[in-house]
Amino acid sequence: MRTLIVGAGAIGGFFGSRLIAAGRDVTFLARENRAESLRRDGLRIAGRVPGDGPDAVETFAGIRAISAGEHDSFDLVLLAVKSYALHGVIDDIAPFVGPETTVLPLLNGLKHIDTLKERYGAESVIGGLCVASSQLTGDGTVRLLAPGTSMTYGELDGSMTERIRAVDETLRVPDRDGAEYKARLSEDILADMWVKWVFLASGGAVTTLMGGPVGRVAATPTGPETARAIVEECAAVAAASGYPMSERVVETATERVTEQGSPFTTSMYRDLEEGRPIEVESVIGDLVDRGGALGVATPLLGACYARLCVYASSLQ
Ligand SMILES: NC(=O)C1=CN([C@@H]2O[C@H](COP(=O)(O)OP(=O)(O)OC[C@H]3O[C@@H](n4cnc5c(N)ncnc54)[C@H](OP(=O)(O)O)[C@@H]3O)[C@@H](O)[C@H]2O)C=CC1
Ligand SMILES: CC(C)(CO)C(=O)C(=O)O
Repeated sequence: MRTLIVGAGAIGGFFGSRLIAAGRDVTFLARENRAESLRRDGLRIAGRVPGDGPDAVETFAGIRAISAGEHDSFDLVLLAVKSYALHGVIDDIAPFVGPETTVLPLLNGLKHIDTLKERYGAESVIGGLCVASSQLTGDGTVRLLAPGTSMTYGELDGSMTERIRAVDETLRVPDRDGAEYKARLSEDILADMWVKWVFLASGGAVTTLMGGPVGRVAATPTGPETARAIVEECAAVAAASGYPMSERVVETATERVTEQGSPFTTSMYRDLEEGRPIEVESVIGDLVDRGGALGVATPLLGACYARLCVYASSLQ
């Protein structure tokens, strides 16, 4: 299956490297500078195997990297850009999306699904999500910050089509060293994406609103109760949208955002800390909007949204 990975950053670079290691046919769509450095210096991944020293870097040479304006055909287009970059990339990928091409986005949130369906037709788009804690560093290396990576995908209507099985075969890579990402074919990917969104938005809101990793928030007198209330707001919006969270999901999310001593942060927190643009609209704003439309009160998410909008406007 010819696969185009759009965005060779923390997620595209990491999952792309695993597909290349498994011998899959992978090309990256990247902007000119990144494409050139991938072709010249290869794709570098650090920190994948727990226990390897911080300087252990795996380099993949012979990377195929193209830029917008080129022409080629692909069976699978794996989207791994930030949500705020989607509008810039959506037309760039048009030459690569034919009638038989499957588009699999790995972005956080859900807003992009409608955007992609509108542009490429509902039949081209499948659902997906990934779990990883990774970062693209200044020298172009993709660094995994914590173990435990996975990718989940499925048809939006849950059906087990021939193409989703082919996608699964491509993305299910052999685990040779016990540190490979876990691939899962979902029969209810929208529900899975909602679970991930509730989890991610809770972690994102707790850490960015209160300004520290979970453990530092949990050590304050009011941190844990605020974190619990944030999870409840996220879960209430999901439930009103037709995706009620199970007790177990709410408990797990709550434990994760109230754990004493935890270094847990999210990609949005790391972006904010380093002064980069953030996915405020797709991760927090969209939940606030949906809550507003459905009559669900989201005062803490609203406060977080305001705080993040102020940050975002300071970058302009
Ligand atoms: N990082 C993480 O730990 C996790 C991230 N996610 C989600 O995955 C998605 C991707 O995030 P992440 O990989 O972290 O983001 P990064 O910023 O690390 O990578 C995105 C890449 O997309 C590239 N890009 C942007 N615009 C274009 C364009 N027009 N053409 C080609 N390439 C482009 C950027 O290139 P350039 O360098 O040129 O700007 C960048 O290298 C997000 O929705 C995020 O929330 C999900 C789970 C964990
Ligand atoms: C869920 C989590 C925290 C790890 O995959 C994430 O998606 C992110 O940091 O963006």
